[in-house]
Amino acid sequence: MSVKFGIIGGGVMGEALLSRLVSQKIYQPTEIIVGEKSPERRSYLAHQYGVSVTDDNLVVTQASVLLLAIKPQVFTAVAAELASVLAKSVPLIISILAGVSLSQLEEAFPQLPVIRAMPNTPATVGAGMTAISLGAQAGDRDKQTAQQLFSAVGEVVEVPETLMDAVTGLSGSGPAYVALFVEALSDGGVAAGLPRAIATQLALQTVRGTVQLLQETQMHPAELKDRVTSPGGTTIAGVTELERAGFRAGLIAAVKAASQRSQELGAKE
Ligand SMILES: NC(=O)C1=CN([C@@H]2O[C@H](COP(=O)(O)OP(=O)(O)OC[C@H]3O[C@@H](n4cnc5c(N)ncnc54)[C@H](O)[C@@H]3O)[C@@H](O)[C@H]2O)C=CC1
Ligand SMILES: O=C(O)[C@@H]1CCC=N1
Repeated sequence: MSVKFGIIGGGVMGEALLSRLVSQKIYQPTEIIVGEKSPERRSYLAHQYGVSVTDDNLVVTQASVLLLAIKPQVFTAVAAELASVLAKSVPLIISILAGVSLSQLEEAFPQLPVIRAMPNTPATVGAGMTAISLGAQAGDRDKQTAQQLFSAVGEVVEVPETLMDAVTGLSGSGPAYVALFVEALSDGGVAAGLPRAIATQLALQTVRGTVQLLQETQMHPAELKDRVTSPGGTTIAGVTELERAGFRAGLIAAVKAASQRSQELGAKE
């Protein structure tokens, strides 16, 4: 069977996408090859998903879609390694590297269709959020390929490339903020006397239920907050503490800092 999907960098995000694409049968394991430097990761991925693995990234270029999932810090080295081989073929290159711009990708892979994408880890369970931006050589078929691929792991939105660093700061990094939030909610429950397992169950279902409510009713978050805060009640006491701690300002600053860091990572390359 021909190799259809190649991944360079089989780390956290490479695996998140790979696992879902295999479980959803978007690709058969035999249609996937992963270029990965770590022998432990190679053997884990081959064993866990039945995909082909190699330490030679050039072998991965036989795929018709090539996903770059290495760290931005090694982009220049990997691009230089691939450039001579890729110049002879016309695969679609999809980069999920934070900060690395379309112009950097197009400079590294002249004449090839490239797409810059920013997925996130909930892709593992089909609840990902991916933004894509198309390079100049990417046509409708390439866009369809990227949309089909990322739709299999969650929602997809196309954005102008100028917004990609902001996307990275919000939805790319966002799962970490939400995980911190859930952990802290659970800690609060424990501080108030709940057993850990119950506290975590309550925290998770409260986040899930609130998101579902907001999505299904399209209610503004401020309206929901108003509905929960009974006059002189418990919620306003809690909200007051969050405001005192700078909760909202902290989250806004976090998204801006992550977005800024995405810009820096691109500028370094
Ligand atoms: N972790 C996340 O939630 C997200 C990450 N990204 C992007 O995905 C990329 C990968 O991030 P992670 O998976 O978190 O990092 P990671 O460190 O888990 O994975 C990178 C993998 O690349 C391998 N590697 C290093 N040099 C290599 C080379 N020359 N050839 C082949 N493989 C090589 C490493 O052994 C490692 O397994 C980054 O560019 C990041 O910006 C994008 C969206 C979300
Ligand atoms: O932390 C990072 O740099 C990557 C990009 C978005 C999420 N994780």
